Amino acid sequence: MWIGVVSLFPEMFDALTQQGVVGRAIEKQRISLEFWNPRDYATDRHRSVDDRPYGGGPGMLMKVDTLRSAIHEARERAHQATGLVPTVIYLSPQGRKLDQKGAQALAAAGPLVVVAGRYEGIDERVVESDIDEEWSIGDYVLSGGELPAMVLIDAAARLVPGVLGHQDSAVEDSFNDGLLDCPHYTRPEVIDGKHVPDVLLSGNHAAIKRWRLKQSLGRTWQRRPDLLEGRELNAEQQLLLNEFIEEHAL
Ligand SMILES: CN(C)c1ccccc1CNc1ccc(C(N)=O)cn1
Repeated sequence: MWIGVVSLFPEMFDALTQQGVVGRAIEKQRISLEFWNPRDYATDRHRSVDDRPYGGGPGMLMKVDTLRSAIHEARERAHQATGLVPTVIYLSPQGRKLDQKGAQALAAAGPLVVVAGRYEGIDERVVESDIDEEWSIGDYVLSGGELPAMVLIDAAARLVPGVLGHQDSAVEDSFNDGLLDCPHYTRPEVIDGKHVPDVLLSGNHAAIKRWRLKQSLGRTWQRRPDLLEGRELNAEQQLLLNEFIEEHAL
């Protein structure tokens, strides 16, 4: 997967590239991440990258010419590197809310150019002319688009085949097929008098699989009933959920 990043603070992305799943995927060349900094296109003495908003008001916007140059170069390189036209994404509170389905769509969308805004954002005409999709990681305001960009890149990169060690762990991931994750346990067998559920020590893999699905269904019902609204449960899932509800009826 090819990802270009347009950001004034490319060094922030070390958090993504220097370690962990995405870092290893870059090493293994499953993912390639390249950066363009609008400041490199500044021509004035002060190398300015921000500009004043028409209509006045507090704060600045990203300077149009340096930003557009960076986006165009990244777009160009994406096409050169992959032969495909990239999807240019902008992170902002006004964007489509990112969820696992969205991450799956992005992982399958071919090359991406991710634009991280700073200051109070970017000129609307640049959004209209240079941005294909606006995305938001949630309903809150951050001081820049870099952290949201890293969240989006990580969520999508994990889903690229071969990025995770054992591929099935991405499949088993919580929010997989729209359910919350089941509880997990590791050594020691007893913590503060609390034991690991017997089924997990039984070696009965069918029972373990069933228990985990039941727990996912039950926890989803308890914590995020909205996630169950939009989906049909098959007979087995409905049975497991009913069992869970009976066991947890107060
Ligand atoms: C400075 N701000 C508010 C701003 C304004 C417009 C665009 C980008 C930014 C950068 N900040 C962001 C970016 C994304 C998200 C999100 N929810 O995905 C939250 N904050």
